[in-house]
Amino acid sequence: MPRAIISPSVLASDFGQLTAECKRMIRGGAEWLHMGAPILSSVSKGVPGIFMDCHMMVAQPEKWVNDIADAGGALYCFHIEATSDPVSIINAIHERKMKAGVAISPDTPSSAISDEVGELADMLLVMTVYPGRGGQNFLERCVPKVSELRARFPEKDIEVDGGVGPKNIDVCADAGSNVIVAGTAIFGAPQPDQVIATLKSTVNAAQAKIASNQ
Ligand SMILES: O=C(CO)[C@@H](O)[C@H](O)COP(=O)(O)O
Repeated sequence: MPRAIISPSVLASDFGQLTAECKRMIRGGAEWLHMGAPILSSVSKGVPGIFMDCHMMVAQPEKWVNDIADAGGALYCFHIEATSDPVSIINAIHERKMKAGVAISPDTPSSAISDEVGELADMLLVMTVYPGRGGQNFLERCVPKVSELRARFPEKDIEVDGGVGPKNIDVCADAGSNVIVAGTAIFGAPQPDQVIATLKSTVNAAQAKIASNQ
């Protein structure tokens, strides 16, 4: 049964503005940090051992695999819409000893992830906002794609990303998502640790319920 993983989202442009409290939280509470490529090497020095989930919202994702691996990335997530050969990219990511994530944008059906790609990937990402910036509104219409992918890939990590927080974590968790990316909901909260704890406990409870029904 997949466990709850909370991944605070830090875009390349935002890291410098994080408060000391948020940086402490990252060092203390977060397991994964979801971020833009340019800040990877500085973060890996400042937060030793953090698992860096790199969501690559780029064209030609095959071009950046080595750069991200060299900078300390642990998971390289690319968009299925950005390539005609996802299998080769996944193989290249694995050759650099990173986990491979495959993302679908709001207008892309879950069927765009073939059985072959879904089995090869380590994580599947269902975007619940359009890629580009933090702080957008959650698109609940994307949630059924989480259920569809969870039914096809019961053991995979399935991530949601965009506008996720305590107000909508239930629908994401009940659909089967176990990796939660949250930027505004965490960094905008007076007590980020509490938000992380809420997200994690909700997902763990939902995962236990899903496992008992299998
Ligand atoms: O990749 C993206 C947006 O392009 C997301 O990671 C957002 O940055 C998440 O931020 P919130 O929507 O949780 O504020």
